[in-house]
Amino acid sequence: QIEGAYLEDGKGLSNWDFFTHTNSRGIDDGRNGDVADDHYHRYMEDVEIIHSLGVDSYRFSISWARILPRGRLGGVNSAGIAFYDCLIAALVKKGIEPFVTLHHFDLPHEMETRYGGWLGAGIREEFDYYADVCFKAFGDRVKYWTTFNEPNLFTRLAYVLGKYPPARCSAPFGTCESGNSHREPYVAAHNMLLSHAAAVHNYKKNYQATQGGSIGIVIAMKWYEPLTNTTEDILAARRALSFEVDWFLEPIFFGDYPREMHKLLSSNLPKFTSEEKSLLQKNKADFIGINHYTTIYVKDCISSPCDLKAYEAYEANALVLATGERDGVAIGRPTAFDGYYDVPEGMEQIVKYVNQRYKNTPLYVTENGYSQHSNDTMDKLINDVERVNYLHGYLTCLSSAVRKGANVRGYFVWSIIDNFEWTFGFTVRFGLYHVDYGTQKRTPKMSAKWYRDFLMGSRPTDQVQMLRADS
Ligand SMILES: O=C(/C=C/c1ccc(O)cc1)O[C@@H]1O[C@H](CO)[C@@H](O)[C@H](O)[C@H]1O
Repeated sequence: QIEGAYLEDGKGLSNWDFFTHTNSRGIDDGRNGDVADDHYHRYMEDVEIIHSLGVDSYRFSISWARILPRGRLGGVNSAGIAFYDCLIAALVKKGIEPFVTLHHFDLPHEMETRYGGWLGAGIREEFDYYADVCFKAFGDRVKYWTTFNEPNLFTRLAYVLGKYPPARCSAPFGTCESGNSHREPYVAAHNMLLSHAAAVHNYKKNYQATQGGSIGIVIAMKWYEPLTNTTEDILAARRALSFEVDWFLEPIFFGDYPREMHKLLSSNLPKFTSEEKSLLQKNKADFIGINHYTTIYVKDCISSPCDLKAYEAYEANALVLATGERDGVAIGRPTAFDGYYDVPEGMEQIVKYVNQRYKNTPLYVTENGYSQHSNDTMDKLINDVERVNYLHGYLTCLSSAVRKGANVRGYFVWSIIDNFEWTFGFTVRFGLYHVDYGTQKRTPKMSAKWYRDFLMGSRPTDQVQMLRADS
């Protein structure tokens, strides 16, 4: 999303490079990540920006294709290792803890052609190998690892809706050349879960004692409010959470998929062998990362049928329909991202849910942030009062969960600088810093200044009240 340098210094083609180059209609502005924020060449400036905010930790991902351009059989690209070595050194020198993701939606394109991507069991060994190369190369300095970013969202967009590479889906969820939206997302997820377990097992067995770090996983989590107070909708809201969150976390912590998923998906849901179940349970994640942006209403589709083509059918296999409105009134202030609203209370709810269900496992809010439309005026983009209000609200609700005992260890804003937003291309902006893609100039927005003051311990509440009064 930020690096660019897509074929430089021996990097291999990633699934996203291939997808954006062969299917630019799949990206809102037809653009790609070839250059993005040119972070590959400007990382020193970006580390300076990160440092100036006063944060003590920075979350980023490693590009698998930069480390292993063709996977395990092609060998390690030493220039790729060198890039992350330099980035990590620059962070450590400033006292900033690197918090590293191994898979953030991208993998060497060759994994798609060789194994059918995440649909083929052969990819597990590839991921295990890639993770091992990273632990070995960076583990002396990296103490926080996450295997996967949002595997739940990734598998849905790639294999239910066909919007992310390898763009597979079936009716009524979308029109793709091939795929099966009822089965493939669960096969891909199964391989991701077993890849996660293999990497965690390796880390705990061979690295944790000497390197002293921890390893976890990051899940995309909305909060779901029942549309009406009927029992059906209340159960639907729970089911939506189960299909989104517990789909990954129950296997990781308890060794199998949630009961509701077995019931509704029956033979479409793969089965773990008893060895796999025990591998999962013996290698629980050390922490859970929560990416939380929004709350939405859900309506039950078992007792009364829904038009499952509506609203992207993201939650469709759970037989629930998500909607942002009740009686024509939006659940919160809309953002530039369709279906994402400013509902700060959801932060407290989701953190409490995960904290209770996964027995006090350390939690990190690994993403939370606010999007603007790229084509707003520079003045509006820079004076991002709405983002300040959003962050203030969500942080307030997070602190409320912490005061009530939730085991939250950290928080990361999404994101430092505007960047390539996947299928939305550059049409939305999440950064605390504005990026001019013509000149690569980074300019702090009001939110960057607010966040720095907040971290430095000034009185953010008063400031926001002033901003609210102004706006
Ligand atoms: O949460 C999402 C993506 C949601 C979505 C996509 C496509 C749809 O059609 C609907 C939702 O990604 C996370 O949130 C961020 C801001 O989006 C991304 O920039 C991050 O890379 C990712 O971890």
